[in-house]
Amino acid sequence: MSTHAPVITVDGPSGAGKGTLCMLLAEKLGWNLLDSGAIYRVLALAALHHGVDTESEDALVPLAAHLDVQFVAEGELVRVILEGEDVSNTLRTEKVGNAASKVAALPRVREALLRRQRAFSEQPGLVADGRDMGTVVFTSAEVKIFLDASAEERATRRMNQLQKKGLDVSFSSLLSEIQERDYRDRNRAVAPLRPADDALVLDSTEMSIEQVLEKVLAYVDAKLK
Ligand SMILES: Nc1ncnc2c1ncn2[C@@H]1O[C@H](COP(=O)(O)OP(=O)(O)O)[C@@H](O)[C@H]1O
Ligand SMILES: Nc1ccn([C@@H]2O[C@H](COP(=O)(O)OP(=O)(O)O)[C@@H](O)[C@H]2O)c(=O)n1
Repeated sequence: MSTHAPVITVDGPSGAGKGTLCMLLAEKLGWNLLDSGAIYRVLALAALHHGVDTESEDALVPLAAHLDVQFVAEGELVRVILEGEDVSNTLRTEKVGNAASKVAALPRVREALLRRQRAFSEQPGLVADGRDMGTVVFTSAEVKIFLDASAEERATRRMNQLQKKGLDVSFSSLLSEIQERDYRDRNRAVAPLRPADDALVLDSTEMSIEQVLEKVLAYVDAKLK
């Protein structure tokens, strides 16, 4: 049997900076990285490709159980390959994010994806990014972080991120999409978005990426000692 690998969980709403923080942490520590949101996004995309209704739990469960997806590290990037096709760019659109939060509200879909997520926990350690990493998937994680920021700040960050990619987006539609997704994620019956009781809650609204990383690294150091 493999020995227990330490886990750091980072949960929080869309645009709080989880992905950025997790990538930097994984790089700094030399640990594995799980982007659990990408798994829900891939499932939503597979449903859209196969004409499967994103509200039909019965149709989504077998799709989730047999999802043919690979995460391929390419320098700093992770390419996502679904059924042999590189879907890395399509995956990040707000349309897919919204569909992901619909499939993610279905209890048996979440159940079907649990083992796949837990399999990422390998030596020397794992940094896990998502909504329920600390509350459901890795409840005994050594370090739990809940990263938050105001909805306006998160929409601004997302707008800048999309504009850098050359995409034209409006602030008001991004803000309402983020608020709609937050509401669904926080109010679903199963694995709702909330801080674990033993999580460090960090509001990054007024913090730079460097300040967040510094604070979290100091916390991780103290916890892992
Ligand atoms: N503390 C911060 N201050 C300003 N911008 C940030 C901060 N953290 C992340 N960002 C930027 O915000 C955008 C969204 O961050 P991301 O890590 O993708 O968020 P999440 O994974 O929580 O959705 C990215 O362009 C990222 O560079
Ligand atoms: N552990 C997770 C990760 C994502 N999700 C769902 O998947 C959607 C997309 O997640 P994401 O992390 O890729 O989204 P962003 O924070 O990057 O916008 C979320 O809105 C959640 O509904 C989830 O339910 N549980």
